[in-house]
Amino acid sequence: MAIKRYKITIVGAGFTGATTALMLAQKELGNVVLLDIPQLENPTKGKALDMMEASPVQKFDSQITGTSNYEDAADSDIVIITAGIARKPGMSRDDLVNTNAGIVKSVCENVKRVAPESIVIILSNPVDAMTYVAYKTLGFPKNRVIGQSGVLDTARYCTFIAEELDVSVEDVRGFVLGGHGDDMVPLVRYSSVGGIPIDTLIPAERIEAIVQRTRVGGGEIVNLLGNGSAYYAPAASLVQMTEAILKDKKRIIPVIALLEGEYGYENLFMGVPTRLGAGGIEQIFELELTSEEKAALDKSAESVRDVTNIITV
Ligand SMILES: NC(=O)C1=CN([C@@H]2O[C@H](COP(=O)(O)OP(=O)(O)OC[C@H]3O[C@@H](n4cnc5c(N)ncnc54)[C@H](O)[C@@H]3O)[C@@H](O)[C@H]2O)C=CC1
Ligand SMILES: O=C([O-])CC(=O)C(=O)O
Repeated sequence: MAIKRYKITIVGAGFTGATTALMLAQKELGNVVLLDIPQLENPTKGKALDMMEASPVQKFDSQITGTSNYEDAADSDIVIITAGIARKPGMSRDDLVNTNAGIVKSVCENVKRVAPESIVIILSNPVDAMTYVAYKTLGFPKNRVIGQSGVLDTARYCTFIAEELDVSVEDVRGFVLGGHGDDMVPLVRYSSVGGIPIDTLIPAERIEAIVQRTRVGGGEIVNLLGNGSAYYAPAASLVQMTEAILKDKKRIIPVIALLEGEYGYENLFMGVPTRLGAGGIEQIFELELTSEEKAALDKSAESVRDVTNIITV
C-alpha cells in the first residue's frame, strides 16, 4: 500500500526557505517543493539537488524539488512563504513593508490558484502585516492563514532564561505575545522552569534584561550577520508549526492569528497563544492580563496597526 506523503511548498528559497526545506526533510514531514523566481531557477534546483544528495547520509526519504513553476506546488498541504527581502543593520522590519507586501500579494495570488485547500504559513516581514496581506489576497478561512513570530520570539526568550539559570532549555516554558517588533510582550508571569515561576528564581533586573534582549533579538542577529537576518531559529520555528499541523498535535503555541474581538482587538493579525492542529489555528486562548501587561500589548497592537495601515498594494 502506498504511503501518503504530505506536500509542503516553500516559496522563497533563500536563507530561511532553504534551511526550512532541509529541516523538514530531515524530519520526513513530507515532500518539499522549493520555489523561487524564474531568474533563480537553476540555483533553486541546485539547492534542492544538494539537499537530496544529503539524504543517503542522513537517511531521509523525503523528496526535495527545486522549481520556479507554481504548477509544481499544486495541491500542497502546507505552503510556507519566506519570499521577500530581509533587513540589514540600521533597518527595522517595518522598512520592508511595501516591497514585501507586493511580493507576498503576488505569491498568494499563485498559491490561491494552485493550492486552494492549503494551510499557509507566512514568515516574510513585517510578518504581522504580511499575514494580513496574505489573508486578504488568499480569501482563505482565517484558521488557514497563520503567521510565524511567537515560536521564534519565545525560543529566544527561553534560550536566554536557560542560559541565565544554567538549566536545560527543555524545562523552560514561556510565552511571547504581540507583534513581531521591538514592542513584543514576553509574559514573565506565565514563564516557568520545571514548573517553578521564573520570578522566584531570577532577580527582577535580570528578568528585565532578558525581556529587553528578547524584544530586540532579531536585531542582535542582524547586527552580527551584517548582511541579512536570522535563519536557523526561524526555520526551526516554521518546522515546529508545520509538524503541529501535519501530525494534528494540537500544540499550544503562539502564532499570528486574525483577532476578531479577542483581547479587545478587531480585524488585527497579531501573535497570541493558539491550539495548532490539522485544522490550522483551531482555537485562540485569551489569557488573563494585568493592566500593565494589557497596556504593553495595546502598544504592540498599535505598532502593528500603524504598519498595516501604510500598505499600499
Ligand atoms: N517572521 C519571522 O520571524 C522572520 C521573518 N524573516 C523574514 O523572512 C524573509 C526571508 O528572509 P531570508 O530567507 O533570510 O531572505 P533571503 O533574501 O535569503 O531569501 C528570500 C528569497 O525570496 C525570494 N523571492 C523574492 N521575491 C520572490 C517572489 N516573488 N517569488 C518567489 N520568491 C521570491 C528571493 O529570490 C530570495 O531567494 C524576510 O522578509 C525576513 O525579514 C526572517 C526571519 C524570521
Ligand atoms: O530580525 C529580522 O529582520 C528577522 C526576524 O524577524 C527575526 O529574526 O526575528
